[in-house]
Amino acid sequence: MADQWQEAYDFAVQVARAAGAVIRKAGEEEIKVQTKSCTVDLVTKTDERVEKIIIGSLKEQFGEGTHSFIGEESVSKGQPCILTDKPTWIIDPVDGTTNFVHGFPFVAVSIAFAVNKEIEFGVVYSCMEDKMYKARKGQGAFCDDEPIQVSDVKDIHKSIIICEHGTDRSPETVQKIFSTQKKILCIPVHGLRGSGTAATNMCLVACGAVEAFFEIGIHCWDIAAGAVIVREAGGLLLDVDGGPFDVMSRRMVSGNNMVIVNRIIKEIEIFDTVRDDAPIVKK
Ligand SMILES: O=P(O)(O)O[C@H]1[C@H](O)[C@@H](O)[C@@H](O)[C@@H](O)[C@@H]1O
Ligand SMILES: [Mg+2]
Repeated sequence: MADQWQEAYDFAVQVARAAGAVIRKAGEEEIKVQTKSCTVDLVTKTDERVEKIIIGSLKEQFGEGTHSFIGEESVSKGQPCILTDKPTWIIDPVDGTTNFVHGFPFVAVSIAFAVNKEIEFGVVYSCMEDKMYKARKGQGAFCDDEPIQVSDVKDIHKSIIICEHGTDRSPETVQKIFSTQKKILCIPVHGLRGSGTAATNMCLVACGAVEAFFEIGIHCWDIAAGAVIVREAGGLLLDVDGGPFDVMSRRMVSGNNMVIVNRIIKEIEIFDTVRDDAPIVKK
């Protein structure tokens, strides 16, 4: 049977690369910053513009109405965030918006494609580094067309772990984040890191640069593409409580093997988040 998603996969790579060029150019000009859920949850005209370019290109290529779209900036403007069985694009136009605003050189375009709620392929273009990560279910993971695979480290004492601080600055949440980080650091591990973009963090797991990345508070658009890239690179994903990974749950652990992932899960202090697909409560 003809491979029906290969064309979409190849096109997604082209769209991500073009979107990355727009981001790089915009980064050379003055950036007007706005905020969303709180004062440290930043958004710029570039986030909105790039999402429009990506979705517009996909609709032009595949027709209006045939596919669904979940985009970070569309959702923040009230579009639904429900993953159905329909072919669905899950898009983060600028992952690492805070980095983009500050000129911190880790900014990624993240495009995932799901069918029947299964992520078929993912593309993460780290546009300041000009690195194209991609993976298709069952066909391996690549960085700039070179195969990548997770680290073979099994000893937690010889690992680097990525964790992010997210945008929730409530004292009780920050306390849980820091307490978790302190417990992991004092295992001890070789180091803690964070690029500021979940999509890039997952690609760092996939290419073996670090052993694991976990976060509570991310969104489906931050991690959907990275999830298939990690899996196809030989890694795995779980919920932070050890249960099955759920792309809409706003929490996950991604890692190179079960030994490392389970060791990290033991230290995570879980705090509540609202699922991406939770019913919107009218204010
Ligand atoms: O740049 P975003 O799309 O907002 O996502 C970032 C988030 O802002 C940051 O706080 C961390 O949670 C990162 O892991 C996200 O990718
Ligand atoms: Mg984002």
